Amino acid sequence: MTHDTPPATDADATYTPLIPAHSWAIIDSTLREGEQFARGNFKTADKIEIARALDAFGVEFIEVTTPMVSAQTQADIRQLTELGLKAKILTHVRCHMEDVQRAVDTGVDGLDLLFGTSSFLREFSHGKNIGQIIDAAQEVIGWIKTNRPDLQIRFSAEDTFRSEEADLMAVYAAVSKLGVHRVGLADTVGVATPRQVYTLVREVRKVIHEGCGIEFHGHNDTGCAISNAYEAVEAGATHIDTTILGIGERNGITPLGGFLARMFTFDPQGLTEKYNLELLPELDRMIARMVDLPIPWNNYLTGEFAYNHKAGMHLKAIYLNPGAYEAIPPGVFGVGRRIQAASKVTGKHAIGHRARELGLHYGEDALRRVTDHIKALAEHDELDDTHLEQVLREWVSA
Ligand SMILES: CC(=O)SCCNC(=O)CCNC(=O)[C@H](O)C(C)(C)COP(=O)(O)OP(=O)(O)OC[C@H]1O[C@@H](n2cnc3c(N)ncnc32)[C@H](O)[C@@H]1OP(=O)(O)O
Ligand SMILES: O=C(O)CCC(=O)C(=O)O
Ligand SMILES: [Mg+2]
Repeated sequence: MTHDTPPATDADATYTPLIPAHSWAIIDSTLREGEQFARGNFKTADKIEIARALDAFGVEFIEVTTPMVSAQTQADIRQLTELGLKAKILTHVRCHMEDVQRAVDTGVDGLDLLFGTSSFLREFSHGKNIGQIIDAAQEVIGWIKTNRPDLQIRFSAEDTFRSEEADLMAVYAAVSKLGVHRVGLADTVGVATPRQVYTLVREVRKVIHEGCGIEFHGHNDTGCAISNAYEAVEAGATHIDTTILGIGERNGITPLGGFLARMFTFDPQGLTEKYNLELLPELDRMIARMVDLPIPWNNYLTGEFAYNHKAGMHLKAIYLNPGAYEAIPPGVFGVGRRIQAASKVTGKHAIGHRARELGLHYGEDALRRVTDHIKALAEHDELDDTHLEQVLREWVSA
């Protein structure tokens, strides 16, 4: 496989991924955490468009806001569950009988329950101690198991990484015994380090039943949302929460594109089989349009300059093999690369290459001189491709 060729889709007996893509699944929360973003105010039609786009992309789960928000939200969830999507739809609800009873009537495939376990949230959010949290979990999970055994149940300890480990283990062991399908670890304020995430996922694995999944939800306040999600998977987490462009409370959570860029490097073939990766730019553009913000210039994979190559030393190698300066072939994710040949940091290989593309051929001395001329021009002003072409043609005819 050359760098620009998408990974083969048929099974290759010699292919051994470092972290198999089938060992984890995406729970995309653009329709839940994303609604908590400053500009996330999705209307019914937006929600349908987002859900369909995520489904076409191939995410395994779509998490939606609690129906407790409003009658409109409740009706919207019902509409989403009637779209006949392949992705399973989960709703994010408090560990509260009223919320759960309202949620089970919306047609969702599962409930993502949560309860804050840190002293911050126990004191300032809900006022319950760990014993009371476990009692509430027993009541709610017991009710779901009896009345709606078809539903998936996840129980998350909100603000996991500022909670006491003994409290966490007591809560996770209790909800595991109650038969939840997944437990959740949430880095609610984005304070966890990758090593902490790895260690805690390993510890949690020891107190839950064998078939119990582990979900990770990571905020990006300290810039670790992607690396923390990656460490969670490395430690055995089975589900990762993402949102398109990372939108969420404050500066958001693990972005779908950035997380997939990270995981692509460990199993390109598995990722290509699981998701329609070339649809990522459409997803990013859709959310940028809906929240009325540009895609950040340095966004993973789809940012305007994510595949811009400029320095002479880079360009020489890029022409020979783009893999020299690209971790991931852009075409796999439906984006193109941009060669910026005319700048002060360019070199003779880049200029010679561009000239040959135009059918112009210089000897060694002429190439050195025209390259230096272009570098000097670029010291003063930006040179676009048209200007570069003009200079190269004039140089030949001069
Ligand atoms: C980290 C996260 O992102 S958590 C998810 C956040 N999501 C949301 O908040 C969803 C949108 N929220 C809403 O629409 C509203 O907050 C509602 C409908 C859920 C509740 O609204 P209100 O009844 O007006 O309460 P309000 O939002 O002011 O306060 C939160 C209430 O939830 C309770 N609560 C907080 N966490 C939990 C929990 N995990 N389980 C049960 N109850 C909880 C609090 O004790 C408080 O109830 P109280 O007034 O009886 O003390
Ligand atoms: O339910 C969860 O696991 C995550 C909730 C949440 O958004 C958070 O803790 O930041
Ligand atoms: Mg969150």
